[in-house]
Amino acid sequence: MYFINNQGYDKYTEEDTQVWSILFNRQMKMLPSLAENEFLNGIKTIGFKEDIIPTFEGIDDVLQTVTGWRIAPVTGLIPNKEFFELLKAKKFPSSSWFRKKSELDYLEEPDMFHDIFGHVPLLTNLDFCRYLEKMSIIALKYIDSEESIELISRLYWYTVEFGLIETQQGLRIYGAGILSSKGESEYSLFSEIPIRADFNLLEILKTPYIKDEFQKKYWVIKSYKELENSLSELDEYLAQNKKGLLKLM
Ligand SMILES: C[C@H](O)[C@H](O)[C@H]1CNc2nc(N)[nH]c(=O)c2N1
Ligand SMILES: N[C@@H](Cc1ccccc1)C(=O)O
Ligand SMILES: [Fe+2]
Repeated sequence: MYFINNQGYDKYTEEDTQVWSILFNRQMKMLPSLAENEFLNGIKTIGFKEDIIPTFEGIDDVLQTVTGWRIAPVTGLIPNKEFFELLKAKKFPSSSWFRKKSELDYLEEPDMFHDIFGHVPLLTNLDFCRYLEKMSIIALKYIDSEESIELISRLYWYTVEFGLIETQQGLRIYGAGILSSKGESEYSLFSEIPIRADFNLLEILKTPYIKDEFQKKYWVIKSYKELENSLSELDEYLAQNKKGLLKLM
């Protein structure tokens, strides 16, 4: 009941197109100096137009050739099991509806602007795609353990959604949940409020995520390879915890 068979392109209203255009232009003004280069390259590779809502087919055509990934149209947030099964099949779930003009700066749940503008560009990067695939393979191994899936979804949350990365040019954003939000893009790099810590897998596993406001803590990686390399430690940790009681809950 989460999957829809297509984007339903003819449902879009004038307001939807305006929301896409306003958000796209506003983010494209600020992100060249805030977002990590692979994200910016991905934006170019996909070839988004500022005044036209992208089609999932058009995005699939590009992704298929670059990394073999494609979009799975869904109605909204889906359960973890279905979510990780999609990732394992190189499919990224995306909603096809847009937030209202009254919610432009921040939305508590993922709309199409978040899923498509925030997530899709990095699906043109092979290291990042391998991380998603390998994480989902581990997730499916432990899919019957609520606790394990909760821990893996924290890793997903603090990297894919809200991750920062140290680059030659300085601290940059790669997390989709930040990139699709003007408010959080500025806050994540410039505010004194949040803690910014070096990526630490066990610390992340111990940190429940905040779903409905700006993050209090961001973890900083040095490369997407670092994410992929952390998965063996994740697998070991979950294997050990499968035996004993989880100390993290
Ligand atoms: C990985 C973690 O479970 C996370 O909350 C999942 C759950 N379901 C989802 N469902 C959709 N459509 N999009 C997402 O990003 C997620 N994230
Ligand atoms: N807060 C993001 C949307 C989002 C919600 C929940 C999880 C991840 C992302 C935005 O405003 O674009
Ligand atoms: Fe997301």
